[in-house]
Amino acid sequence: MSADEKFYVSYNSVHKICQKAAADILETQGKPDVIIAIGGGGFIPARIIRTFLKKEGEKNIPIQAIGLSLYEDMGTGQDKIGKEVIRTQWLDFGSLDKHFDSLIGKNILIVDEVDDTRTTLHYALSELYKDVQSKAKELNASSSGTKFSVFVLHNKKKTKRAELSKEQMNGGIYLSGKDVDDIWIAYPWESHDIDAHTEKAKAQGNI
Ligand SMILES: O=P(O)(O)OC[C@H]1O[C@H](OP(=O)(O)OP(=O)(O)O)[C@H](O)[C@@H]1O
Repeated sequence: MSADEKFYVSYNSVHKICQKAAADILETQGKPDVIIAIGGGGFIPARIIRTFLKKEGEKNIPIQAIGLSLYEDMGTGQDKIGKEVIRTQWLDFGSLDKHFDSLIGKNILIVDEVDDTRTTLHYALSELYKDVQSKAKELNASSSGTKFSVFVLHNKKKTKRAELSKEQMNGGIYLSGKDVDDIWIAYPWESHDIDAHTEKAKAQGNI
């Protein structure tokens, strides 16, 4: 693949990556109590992986959406781009079952489509962890059983701007469907011509 070529991802390959990841998660972590999707890119993989995490006859795993956007100030130079995370939406347990009013003690799966500089995942994990700590303090409860796993479709092999704290993950795993070079990933949901897109993905073996 030439340096200026994009890495085309098909819906089919997304589905298969989620299927395989779900099997790994079930085997090593057990069934998550809640999936936290980082929008917008995490929504589709979160919904697909839920299909494979649920066994027949079981209740659906709730998906919570959080909105995180990398602040891109194009005017201030390349080194500033994507450094700041803006929180546009956060957890809302709303009318979920009354026992589900926090993440304390839960087996949590955070899902996004891509781990690029890791800034977003680091922000999500550390803020969710802080939420658990402060809620546990408020309720005088123990947060020790809370664990966070992370699943992304693709991880870019590059120097990361942040790391995920093992202490915060508390035994949870980091799982990437595929580690790819630091190139532009073209996801199917961004495509204006899905047939041409899928053909390109197939030609690259991403089916
Ligand atoms: O590893 P990082 O360098 O933090 O980058 C990864 C993040 O960047 C993209 O989000 P974006 O802010 O573009 O929003 P979107 O998901 O709505 O497209 C992507 O969806 C990840 O959340």
